[in-house]
Amino acid sequence: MAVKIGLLGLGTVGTGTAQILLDPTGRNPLLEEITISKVGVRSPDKPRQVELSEGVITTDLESIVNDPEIAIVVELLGGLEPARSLILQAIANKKHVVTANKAVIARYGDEIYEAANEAGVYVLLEAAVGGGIPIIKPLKQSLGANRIVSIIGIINGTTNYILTKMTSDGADFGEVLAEAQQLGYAEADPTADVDGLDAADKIAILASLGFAGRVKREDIYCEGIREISATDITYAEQLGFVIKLLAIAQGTEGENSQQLELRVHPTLVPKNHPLASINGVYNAVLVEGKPLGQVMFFGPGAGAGPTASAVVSDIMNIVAILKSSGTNNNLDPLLSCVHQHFCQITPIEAINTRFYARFLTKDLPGVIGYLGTTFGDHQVSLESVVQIGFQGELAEIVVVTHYVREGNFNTALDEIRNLEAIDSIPSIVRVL
Ligand SMILES: NC(=O)C1=CN([C@@H]2O[C@H](COP(=O)(O)OP(=O)(O)OC[C@H]3O[C@@H](n4cnc5c(N)ncnc54)[C@H](OP(=O)(O)O)[C@@H]3O)[C@@H](O)[C@H]2O)C=CC1
Ligand SMILES: N[C@@H](CC=O)C(=O)O
Ligand code: NA
Repeated sequence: MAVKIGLLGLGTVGTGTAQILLDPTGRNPLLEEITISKVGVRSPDKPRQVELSEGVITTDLESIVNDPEIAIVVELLGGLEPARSLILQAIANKKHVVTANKAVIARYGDEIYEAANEAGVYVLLEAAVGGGIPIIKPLKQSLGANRIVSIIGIINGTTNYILTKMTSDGADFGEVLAEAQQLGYAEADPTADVDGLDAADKIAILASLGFAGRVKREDIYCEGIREISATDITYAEQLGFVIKLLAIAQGTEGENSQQLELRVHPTLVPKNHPLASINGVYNAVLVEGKPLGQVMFFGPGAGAGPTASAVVSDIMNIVAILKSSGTNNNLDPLLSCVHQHFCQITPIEAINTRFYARFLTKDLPGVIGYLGTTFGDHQVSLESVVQIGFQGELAEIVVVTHYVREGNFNTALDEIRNLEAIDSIPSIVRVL
């Protein structure tokens, strides 16, 4: 007998998902055993790119999560509400859930998974991170034997698309953002992409899987790409780097193993680093584990088809379980999600990183010396100092530091800002 599913949402990802489910030829035969029973939308009269039988589309989303015939609810609405409440209602009705909604899971994952485990249902979310790249299931299953050391990712397609176009074509930020929206990569409110919030939601999910603990979303340090200028992209390139929005989860060894660095920010990535060549809407996640070493997951991180590929793979996982184990309510521990503790997040001032900083200074003798002395007074050692050129009357000086404690670097900068010779510090970017 066919397994009936209900879709919440028929936008970019919902449409891609319906297209796969309605065209199973040449794909896994399990797809032929899935029927789209109902589809919930906001505007029923909007033209759609899929043909669904009369009566399938509804604006009554509650009727989907309460329908006794529907076994799997696929949440592709986006946003926090009504998505969260509908997911919880579906779980209360003992329906399995597939979602692409990282915003909801990063904030309410705890509540949702507790309810799901109690109800004996799965909540799968492969599409929520890295779009079409399989990363959630590998972290839960294939890499489970490892102690994870770090997870470093380019996990927002929109910002990677923007930074790539700004780097390769000297394109204007606003223009490229509009293109990313048109292509279906951006969130309904693209602020979530541009300000790094979407990447922070995603790294919260990856960290909680990789480091087996709950993560409080508000503890994640987050900086977006609005301040990245063409000037910095050019200087970075001259110094041997590209600028990428990285999401970083870094563990601590030994007794403090629950202590994590968790942050999202634009980063100068050395050109020979594996993440430096990830361009356009592509995402990549570099996972380091022990004893595995490094493994990198790469692929299209957003867009209808790739994201729907991940959604449908989750639906198929559940359908396969339903077909093979019938009504047995024991959850597969490698596919469900249970956490015992909260990860402790290191405050950003306490992390060690390298920095790139650009200064505009008055063209006075000894300025570079002042910079060096002030940094030195705060244990900030410099890897390179370059006077790059002039902007009008002002000299432009760029420094790259060795690894420093972020708090020390900021204290040094506070002092430098007060030096008479310093006009301004237009950019400060961390370096990988
Ligand atoms: N786009 C992408 O590349 C990716 C998206 N995701 C995630 O997938 C989810 C869906 O994204 P996407 O498809 O881009 O979003 P869209 O904005 O394209 O689609 C949202 C869909 O949900 C419906 N909807 C939204 N709110 C309501 C509501 N309150 N009541 C009824 N219907 C509602 C809309 O109805 P209507 O059509 O009538 O307007 C629309 O069909 C999000 O969580 C997003 O973060 C994850 C990975 C990649
Ligand atoms: N807006 C997101 C979509 C996928 O998660 C992105 O740009 O990566
Ligand atoms: Na994925």
